[in-house]
Amino acid sequence: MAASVFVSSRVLLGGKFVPASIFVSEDGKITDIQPGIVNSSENITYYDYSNKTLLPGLVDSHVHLNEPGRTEWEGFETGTKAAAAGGVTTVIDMPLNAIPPTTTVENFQPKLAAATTQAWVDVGFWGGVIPGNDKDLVPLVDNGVRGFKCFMIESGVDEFPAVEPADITKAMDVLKEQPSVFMFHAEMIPLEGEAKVADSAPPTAYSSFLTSRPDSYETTAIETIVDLAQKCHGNDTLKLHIVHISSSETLPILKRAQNELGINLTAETCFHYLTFTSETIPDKGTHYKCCPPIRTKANQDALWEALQAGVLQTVVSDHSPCTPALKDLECGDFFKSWGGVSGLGLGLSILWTEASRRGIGLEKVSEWTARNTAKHAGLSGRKGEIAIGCDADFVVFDPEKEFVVTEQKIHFKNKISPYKGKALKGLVEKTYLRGNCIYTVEAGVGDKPSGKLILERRTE
Ligand SMILES: NC(=O)NC(NC(N)=O)C(=O)[O-]
Ligand SMILES: [Zn+2]
Ligand SMILES: [Zn+2]
Repeated sequence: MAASVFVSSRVLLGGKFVPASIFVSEDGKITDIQPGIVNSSENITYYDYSNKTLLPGLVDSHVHLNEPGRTEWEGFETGTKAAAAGGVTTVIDMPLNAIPPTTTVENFQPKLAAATTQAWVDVGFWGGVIPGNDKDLVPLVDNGVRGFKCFMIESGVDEFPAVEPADITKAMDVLKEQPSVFMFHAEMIPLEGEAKVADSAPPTAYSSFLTSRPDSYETTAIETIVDLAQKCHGNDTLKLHIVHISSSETLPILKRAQNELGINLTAETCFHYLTFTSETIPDKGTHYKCCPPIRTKANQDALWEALQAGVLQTVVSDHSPCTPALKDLECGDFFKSWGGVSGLGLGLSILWTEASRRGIGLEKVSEWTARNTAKHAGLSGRKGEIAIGCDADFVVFDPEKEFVVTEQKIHFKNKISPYKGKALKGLVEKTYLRGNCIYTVEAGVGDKPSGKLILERRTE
């Protein structure tokens, strides 16, 4: 017996908007979906969103919540509240920037202890591959870690060192036997050596920073990964994923690996690469600094095309915040500033603003930020879709309403963001997690956390 029913003339079902009624059980699962709008009846709570758009809650599969250890940068409470306010009902936390990093089961425990009472949305976890922790990977999988990220260039924090090709090979051998995904921060210094930035190039100019992280860093890394994957015996069961693609020069390599070499390789890009361009980043604009960097307008257009063509499957925030001092906004030195863009919870409106300008439908936006990110995290059939058996995670969205990103609209801890002041189209009016309202635009987020930690061993 359903406890509630949500009705709307515009429900995203199977990739299309249709009028439908969604029945939800006491424990927050979708038990039935009927075409059209049913009438209210006495013994069932009736949520009437007849004139609204109902989307599945977003799954942001790349966020750095930084707790414990760097809780002044973010934290589970502020991070998951920001997610809830943006229609993001699941976040997957990155292994680095918290201290300790999620590279052993022992290290994982203090993170879980911190998360358990402070999850306003559901939270899953990625682990990390660092040199020498290959024996820790299976125990982490058994404890619910959904996949692993490694760096092929320095990560910015000492406790998460970069791997060498030999470490990657070892981890590939372990992870091909596991229900997991192996992810890469794909920037690598080519054999020719580091990119040269002229001594005369001012450190406060974005162009100086861009020169220091060229496209070739990304292509070198991905070519290396593809080469190692080809050499990995039995690689047909190994899932590989490139996080935060910024360079369009990577796209032919991805396409070839996916279509000709038969490598199971997926890739994501981020909201900021799809909405900002290097030509318009101001001097000292270190709030735009991230690695790999935001590139040109022509590069951005190619990323949009790659998403539509399915070469890139997901769009995430890569929310990687820090304290104001570390952004070095006053001096504006791009080489001293922390790398990372903050935007958790703003993604749906950001992406929809830009997609609608390009004539791309909201169905696609949802596919890239919910259905496909859920799949990437091994959560298909549970998250990322409005379908029978899934959690009743919904966004009530007004695609036409416009707003400006003020500090009140930013719910994460340090309100430094290149999105501040930006006019966006599409407003999250309400967020539901497992059938319960966790955010309304009028009242904000609730005062009690109702998120769960996702710790079941991944099955696919
Ligand atoms: N240490 C980080 O959080 N790095 C992150 N920073 C970015 N993207 O600038 C990332 O995901 O690589
Ligand atoms: Zn990274
Ligand atoms: Zn990241």
